[in-house]
Parts: sequence; structure tokens; C-alpha cells
Amino acid sequence: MITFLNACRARFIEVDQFLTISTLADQAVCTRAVVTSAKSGNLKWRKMSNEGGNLKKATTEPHVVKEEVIAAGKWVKLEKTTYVDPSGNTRTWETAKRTTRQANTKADGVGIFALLKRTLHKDCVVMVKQFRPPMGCCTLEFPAGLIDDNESAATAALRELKEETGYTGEVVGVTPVTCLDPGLSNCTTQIVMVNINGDDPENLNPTQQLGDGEFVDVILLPLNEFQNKIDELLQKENIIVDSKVYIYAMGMTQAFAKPNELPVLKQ
Ligand SMILES: Nc1nc(=O)[nH]c2c1ncn2[C@H]1C[C@H](O)[C@@H](COP(=O)(O)OP(=O)(O)O)O1
Repeated sequence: MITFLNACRARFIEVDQFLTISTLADQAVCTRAVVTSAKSGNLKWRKMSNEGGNLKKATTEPHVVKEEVIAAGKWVKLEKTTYVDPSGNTRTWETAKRTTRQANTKADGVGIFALLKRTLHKDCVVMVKQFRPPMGCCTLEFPAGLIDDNESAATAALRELKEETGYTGEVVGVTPVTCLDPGLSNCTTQIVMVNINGDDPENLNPTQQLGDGEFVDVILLPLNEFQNKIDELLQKENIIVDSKVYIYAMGMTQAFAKPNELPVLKQ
């Protein structure tokens, strides 16, 4: 097995759905094994480490030891995170964090999947386009924003939707806390699903309530052509689409077209 693994230069490979093996540089090192009980469908984890080529149970759960602030601004800070890896080695990581995280809220922010339903119109996903300074260009995103102190994800979503798009909606679902860019930052979001009754008088002339420095364009994209319409926009304009948005669009296409095949994308 180890000889076979030595031939594999991949850092992470899966063997027979039983073993997950990583190789480091030239030396194959079994870092952990995943044992699946096909009958029960239960997933059991066994931490393994190799010492002298033999698999042994690792003694350490990976964990953070220390977090030191290297630099801090009003909104963002940079920390040096000291942690112990699964094989027991102490390492460091450069971590970006928001300074605004509330102790009593589950996620930093919300993203809003808002579906506008109107008589005699196609159902449309409500999207926003805005200049994002870190990107140096405009992005196409779901409406989004930070969760205020003592605010639920659902309340934050309805507030942000109203502010950024002018629409009033009804929450139909909230996702678990999800991470956004875990190799860089601890930022988390919950996606909130919102239905908007576009025939309701309060939604006939939606008026944004933007704060100072906020400039947001609202873009309505028909749900049944979501990916195509995004692709058209990307071709026309110098914008970057949020990965959550694009993967959702690809999922929609795949679900409707060929559920068992990955979508082939034009470059
Ligand atoms: N990283 C940030 N740098 C800033 O200079 N200002 C920032 C950052 N993140 C948020 N903000 C400011 C901008 C707004 O005035 C408030 C609230 O932002 P919110 O609308 O909730 O979230 P976004 O839509 O993601 O900006 O915070």
C-alpha cells in the first residue's frame, strides 16, 4: 500500500471509500483513515499517524492554542494563529477576522436568496451589483450584510433586503452557519431564503434605504435562466460573480438538465 502511495504525488487521495491518505513530499504518510459502514450508512473516523511505516492512532485532535493580534483596523484584524495539527505538530497560520463579530450571534453576516414572485412575470432572483474595494471592481452577489447585535439571521436578512433593494419579503428558511473563505478567515454567513410578493402594494415601487457610501444596483434575474443570464452579464461587463451565486446557478442548471453529470462550462 505504501509503495503504491509513494507513486501518488497528490496531497490527498481517497482509496476505495475506505482510506483517505495524504502524501507529504516524497514520503507517503497515512494521516487518517475514514471507515464507512455501508450497511448502516454511519461514518466513523479513526485518526491514524504513521511511525516507521506503521499506522498508529494519533494522540492529538487538531486544535488552536493561541491567537495573537498582529494588526487591527476598525473592521478587520490580522492574527497569528498557533495550532496543533493532527500529527501533533505545532504550527502557525495567518488569519483575518472581522472585528464586528458579536459574542451572541451565530454568524458574522447573512446572504439573502430572495425570489420575487409577480403575476405575469417569470420568478426572479433579486441580485445586487456594487463596487467592492477589495476586489477593485464590481461584483454580482446576493444581497447581504452584517448581523447586528442581538439580531437573528432572519431579521437581519429582511432588514438588509429592504435597505439594499427596497423589497419586503417573508423568510422561508435559514441555512446552518457556513464558512466563506476558511483558509483565510473565520468569516461566516447564513443564507436566508426569502419570498417576495411582487404584487403586494409595498413592493410595487421598491425604494432602497442605502447608507452613506453605499451604492447598490438591483438586478433581477429569471430563476429558470439563472446561469445563462449571469454568463451574459459577465460577458457584457467587467464584474466578478460571487462563488455562492455561481455554484447555486450551476446547481440549478445541473438539476434541470442532467442531474447525474457535471455541467460542462465554456471558458
Ligand atoms: N472590511 C470593511 N472595511 C471597511 O472599511 N468597512 C466595512 C468593512 N466591512 C463592512 N464595512 C462597513 C460598511 C458598512 O458601512 C457597514 C455595514 O456593512 P454591511 O452592509 O452590513 O455589509 P456589506 O454589505 O458586506 O458591506 O460596515
